[in-house]
Amino acid sequence: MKIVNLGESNSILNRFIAELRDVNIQKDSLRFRRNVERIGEIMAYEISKDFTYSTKNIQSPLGIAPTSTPDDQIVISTILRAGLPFHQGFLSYLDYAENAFVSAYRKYKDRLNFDIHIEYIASPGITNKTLIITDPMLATGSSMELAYEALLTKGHPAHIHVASIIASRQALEYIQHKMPDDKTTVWVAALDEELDEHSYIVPGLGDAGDLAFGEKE
Ligand SMILES: O=P(O)(O)OC[C@H]1O[C@H](OP(=O)(O)OP(=O)(O)O)[C@H](O)[C@@H]1O
Ligand SMILES: O=c1cc[nH]c(=O)[nH]1
Ligand SMILES: [Mg+2]
Repeated sequence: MKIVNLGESNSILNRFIAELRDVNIQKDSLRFRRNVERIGEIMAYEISKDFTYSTKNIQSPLGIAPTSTPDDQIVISTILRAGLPFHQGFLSYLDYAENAFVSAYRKYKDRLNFDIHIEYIASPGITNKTLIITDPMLATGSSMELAYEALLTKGHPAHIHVASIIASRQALEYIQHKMPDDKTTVWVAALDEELDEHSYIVPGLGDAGDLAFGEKE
């Protein structure tokens, strides 16, 4: 499994991540969602460099321009609900992609222990397509694992890109054993070392779904 950490090199991406984390800025939910979306746009652009390209002759009003464009059949699949603005960012660049949505939430058994519940999936067939699974947070990696298993009921993709804004090292190690090694690339914008006792990423940013859409009961 290949892992690409886009935050390792200096770019404006790191400012957007800083704003997502910053307690004085992240409470502005409109800005929070837009920053998640902007990171989705940047990641879509970076991932597009891995697609398969062929040259097409494009007819302009004045002549023919040979242009190398992607041939992949792309499915952008997103884990609800924090993934929604991230999805929108991907879709604004990969506007010809098909789309899939999977729900995942933590159902608490007590204060610290929870199971992940998947209750909803809407997806096209994914066989031989390029599957991009987007979720801004990879904490334990369990939501990603179960969402991927749910998507496999829709076929077998040619390649899988896992796109996340902040991942814990534990989650990367976990999904390494759950996703096919030879056809998975994981893209992150930041890699954090720790999880707290509630399985939140430290330093992380807090609860991405709540920051984007408000607290839930
Ligand atoms: O790697 P994990 O330990 O599974 O945690 C990561 C999950 O947590 C967040 O969603 P959450 O469950 O908070 O749902 P929400 O998007 O509705 O807030 C996030 O968007 C991931 O789906
Ligand atoms: O750190 C975390 C872990 C799970 N979900 C989040 O939104 N943040
Ligand atoms: Mg949440």
